[in-house]
Amino acid sequence: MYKVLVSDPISDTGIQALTDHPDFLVEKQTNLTPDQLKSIIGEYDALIVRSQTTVTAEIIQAADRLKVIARAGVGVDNIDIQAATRKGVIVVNAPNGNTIAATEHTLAMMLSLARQIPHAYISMTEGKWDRKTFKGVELFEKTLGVIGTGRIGTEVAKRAKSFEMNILAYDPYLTEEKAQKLGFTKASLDEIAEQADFITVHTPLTKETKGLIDANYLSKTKPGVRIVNCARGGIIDEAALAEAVKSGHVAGAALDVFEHEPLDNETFRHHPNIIVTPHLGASTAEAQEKVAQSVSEEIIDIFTSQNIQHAINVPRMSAEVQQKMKPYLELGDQIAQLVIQLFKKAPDKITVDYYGDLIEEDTGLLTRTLIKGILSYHLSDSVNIINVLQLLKEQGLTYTVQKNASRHGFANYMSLTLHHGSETATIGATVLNGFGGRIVNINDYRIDLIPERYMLSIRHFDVPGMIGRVGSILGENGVNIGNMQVGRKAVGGEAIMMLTVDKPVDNQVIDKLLTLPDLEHVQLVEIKDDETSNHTEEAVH
Ligand SMILES: NC(=O)c1ccc[n+]([C@@H]2O[C@H](COP(=O)([O-])OP(=O)(O)OC[C@H]3O[C@@H](n4cnc5c(N)ncnc54)[C@H](O)[C@@H]3O)[C@@H](O)[C@H]2O)c1
Ligand SMILES: O=C(O)CC[C@@H](O)C(=O)O
Repeated sequence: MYKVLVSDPISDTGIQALTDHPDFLVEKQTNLTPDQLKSIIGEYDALIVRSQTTVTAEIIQAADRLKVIARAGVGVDNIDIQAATRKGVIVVNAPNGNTIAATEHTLAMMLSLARQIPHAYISMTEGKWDRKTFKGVELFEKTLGVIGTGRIGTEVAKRAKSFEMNILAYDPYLTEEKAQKLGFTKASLDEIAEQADFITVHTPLTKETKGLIDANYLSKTKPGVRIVNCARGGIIDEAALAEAVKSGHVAGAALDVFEHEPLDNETFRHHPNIIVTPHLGASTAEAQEKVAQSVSEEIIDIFTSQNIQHAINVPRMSAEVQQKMKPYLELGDQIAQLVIQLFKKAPDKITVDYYGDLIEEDTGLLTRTLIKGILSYHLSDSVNIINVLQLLKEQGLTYTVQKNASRHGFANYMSLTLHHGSETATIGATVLNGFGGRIVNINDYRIDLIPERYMLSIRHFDVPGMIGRVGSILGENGVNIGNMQVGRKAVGGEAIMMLTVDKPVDNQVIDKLLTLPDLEHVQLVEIKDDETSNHTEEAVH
């Protein structure tokens, strides 16, 4: 039974799939203090939050069972992602569920700002009939600067076009083609400052976007500009904005999000040209149901089928691509375990090469799987696909990935090389359509081996009778050989023999093999699945 803690208010209907699931026990405990959360988090396998709960490194450190932190919404700035990654905890969000809610809230804020609806309403509640104070402006034919054209920014701009606004859009990932297709003009931040009558921000809060609109930027904006922030507090410098509104340079601001929530800025609460809402962008019945449903389904998938859709700290892969990549992931794990055991040294560098069809695929998860197979040999269970790159860095290892246009003789081919100074070990492998994974190259010896749990790696000279003699010793000692492959570079020269065997081979049997003339080295290799750790026994002549 997996225990799930919900620490912020969330839609009951949305999480029904999780509450009804026999493998999950869902407990709701909202308004916990950080200390209270820290003291109970160790009991849970998953945590669901919205934006109120701050998931600090300290809380994550205490979360010994935790596998998933799920954010029922988009922004994950209330979660210490680095700490989660280090601890091997997957962070997922629900990126699509509240796009429309936040989009419509942004437009509502923009229209409210243009026509001063909140202030007009307040004056009516005070018994007034004031038709002079609240003369507004139109959106028609005005220029809207959209900073950040992801999901919400794009939807806002599309709707603003129906008001016949001109759209200037800035986003580092906005292409000319997308801008043209949507009828936006791609612009720089400075062009937006110079030309926009309204500016709306839709970026995440990151090191780059913190203070993106500061005193300097505001000084470049068009006098009378109106500014909307329904993304994240901190993207606009609040003190600079308050000054610019007070001076009249900025005609008005509409804010749903703040540097400190709940809002503690009195200027914003009471200024006649500023309207504020208490982080309501995602607060529609529909959005709350959708985000809760999305994280519930994601948690069920992660625990029951290892299928991850919206992870922040794991490479994203659709279910379809995951299915396609499954044989490569399995083979990748096997060759990584094999190469680290054959290499016997701690590598200082890892090289991964992909060839043929694999260069078209998203290989992020495959690369992590390969590196995980290598690191887990020394670091065991603490390594997983989430923290593997972080641990690699902490170990001082580097890795390079190359995608090569050639096919290397196969429809697809991956090669994994470990380096220690000038010494290397390389395994090459391919997935044969309909026949599964094959190891086809070990240190430039060509072979054709289906990896199995127990394998004997033998180095010998290419002399007549070697295969028979090895087979006899193993047979006499009750070791059944599944497959035997010999690889040589030149007749009579050094050769390798790879055998799959049905059970571990005793040291006495290995010693007997080592008595054979022209046989240099024997090593038992064990390829384990994820639940078990690695182990090797070897003997050298
Ligand atoms: N008010 C609310 O309740 C509410 C609801 C939902 C989302 N949000 C917030 O809205 C924001 C946008 O959400 P989304 O779903 O559209 O996210 P998204 O990831 O789809 O889009 C964000 C966009 O910002 C762009 N970006 C990143 N850095 C940038 C920079 N320096 N300059 C310009 N653009 C940059 C990215 O390229 C991306 O296209 C997020 O901060 C999210 O947390 C708020
Ligand atoms: O949970 C909420 O209500 C806010 C969500 C919103 O800020 C988000 O980033 O998705």
